[in-house]
Amino acid sequence: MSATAIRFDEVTLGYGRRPAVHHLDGEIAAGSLTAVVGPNGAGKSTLLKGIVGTLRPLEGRIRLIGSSNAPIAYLPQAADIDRSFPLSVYDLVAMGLWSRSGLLGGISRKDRTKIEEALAAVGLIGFERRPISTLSGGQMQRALFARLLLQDSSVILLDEPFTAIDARTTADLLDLVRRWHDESRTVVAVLHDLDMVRRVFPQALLIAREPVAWGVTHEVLSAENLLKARRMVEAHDPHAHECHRNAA
Ligand SMILES: Nc1ncnc2c1ncn2[C@@H]1O[C@H](COP(=O)(O)OP(=O)(O)OP(=O)(O)O)[C@@H](O)[C@H]1O
Repeated sequence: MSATAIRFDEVTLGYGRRPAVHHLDGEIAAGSLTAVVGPNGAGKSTLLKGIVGTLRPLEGRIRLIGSSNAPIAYLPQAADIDRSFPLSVYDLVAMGLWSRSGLLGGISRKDRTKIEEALAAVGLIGFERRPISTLSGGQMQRALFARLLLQDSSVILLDEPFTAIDARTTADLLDLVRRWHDESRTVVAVLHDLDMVRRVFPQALLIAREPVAWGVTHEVLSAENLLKARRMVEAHDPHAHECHRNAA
């Protein structure tokens, strides 16, 4: 049996008093590669925010087990990233190191080598001085993946990392996801491309404001489960403050 990286104990996550995800009870194994899938509004991004700690559970507990080497590496949805901030590609990528060692002390020669290696790994050599505001969507995603590489975290969360990204860039960045998996890191990615999930991600969590199915991908993504998830989200009352299961 594999060790646990993230444990959910009857977790409810939400905004104000409104639950967005509830009845989440289970675990993500250390070193696993898990896709989180579900219709729009199912609570996928909310779940990642709960794991990373920017959203505290309304109920229950999320425990990170054994991830001692560095804080969680988290890639938010592209829409949540402010690209108008006056920052060069180099500085954006270098921030991946700061999350481990802080700003104090500056960047050492060893750090510079690591930054160059990360830029090379994502194909951004020559872009170092470019302001991030001038990058295309795919180039920006490459820079953000380089930052994740430098974070060197045992847990990596990706929120829709390939949305609006072309096939070539997606293939390059998927190689990095596979590399993290080969290095036994725990990777959790929110995805909409179910073909990609079936091809690359051995584990899947299908949610529709609560887990619908969780486990081996080809079993989770059955036509029956996908239909159930869609109906559950469609039937949801967005103004509900109560959990129907608890209220019954
Ligand atoms: N900051 C917020 N304040 C209030 N409600 C929010 C907030 N963020 C998300 N929600 C609501 O929580 C629910 C789940 O949203 P979430 O973004 O987690 O869904 P999702 O599955 O990631 O959707 P999508 O596939 O569209 O990105 C939605 O009803 C959404 O409107």
